[in-house]
Amino acid sequence: MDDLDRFITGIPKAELHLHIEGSLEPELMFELARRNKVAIPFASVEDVRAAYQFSNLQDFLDIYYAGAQVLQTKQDFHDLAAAYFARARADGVRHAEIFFDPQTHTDRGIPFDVVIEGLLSGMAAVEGVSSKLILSFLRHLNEEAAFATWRQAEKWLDRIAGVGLDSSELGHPPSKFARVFAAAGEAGLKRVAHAGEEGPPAYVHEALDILHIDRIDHGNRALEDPALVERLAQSGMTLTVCPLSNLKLCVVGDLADHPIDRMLDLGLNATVNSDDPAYFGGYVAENYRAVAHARNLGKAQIVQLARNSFTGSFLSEAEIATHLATIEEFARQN
Ligand SMILES: Nc1ncnc2[nH]cnc12
Ligand SMILES: [Zn+2]
Repeated sequence: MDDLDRFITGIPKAELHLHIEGSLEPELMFELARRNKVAIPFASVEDVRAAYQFSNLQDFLDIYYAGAQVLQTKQDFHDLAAAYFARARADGVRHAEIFFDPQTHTDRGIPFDVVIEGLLSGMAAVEGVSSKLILSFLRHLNEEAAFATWRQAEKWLDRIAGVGLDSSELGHPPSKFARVFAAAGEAGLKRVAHAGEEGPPAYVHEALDILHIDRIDHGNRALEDPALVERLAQSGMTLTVCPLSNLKLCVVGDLADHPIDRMLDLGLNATVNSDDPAYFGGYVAENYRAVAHARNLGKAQIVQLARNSFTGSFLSEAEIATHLATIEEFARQN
């Protein structure tokens, strides 16, 4: 590890864009398949990894939803979350706001309560990393299905920080979910949405104007619209950018062309995150490292990205100030 790599791993950081189902490593997938007697279409862990070649978001989603089938019991969700938090802690993550996709599980008969109870217990099992949960609606399903999920979530709202919107973006604009996002806003939850990953800048406008989001997930294609960039910069909107995901899903052709430093130069509150690390080849520190090497980032930019990860979080002002102070101290000593 060179000096910058050590700096990247050590700097205190938050992860704001992580699908817990996307942290299911092939080894755990096999263990759960065996434990639950679920058939999976792979002969070995190597076979699974070899299948992770995607040419777009849908390619990936098909395999991601198939992998999630092995998750059945509260213990499975506990193990999944505990494994992620242990791995994140080793990457210098001090706080993580993680997505879960309840519909991926309830649609195959796993009760909502089993999912959330298992995740909450796994999140609590690892010391040294605080966490929040974001319930993400699947946008390829309809509004009625999102409302059914919302009703199942209502008794858990004190344990859910926000709602999100993920899955197949093209053809499923944010406006499709205006009413369920309004209900979440009325209940006092934060709102985030994947927008501008594959979808056009118009979807980012809709997420802002119709869903009233507090944070934007990805947002890459906002760069095509200078007025939108200006608006995002002026309003201090945080973008949860995922470099290795962007590479694996062909949002960028090469990491050397990744726009992370352009985003910072444009005054955007960009952050670096792992999205679905088991599928895209790296946890959060690897995302920082890969894009830092590809774009020649220096320590000042790494510090800026780490600061943005806390200022863009849903922690309190006091908690954010404490984390920023630890970053300053780390930067002074390193
Ligand atoms: N990168 C991504 N975009 C949309 N939906 C997702 N679900 C898991 N990862 C996703
Ligand atoms: Zn995502």
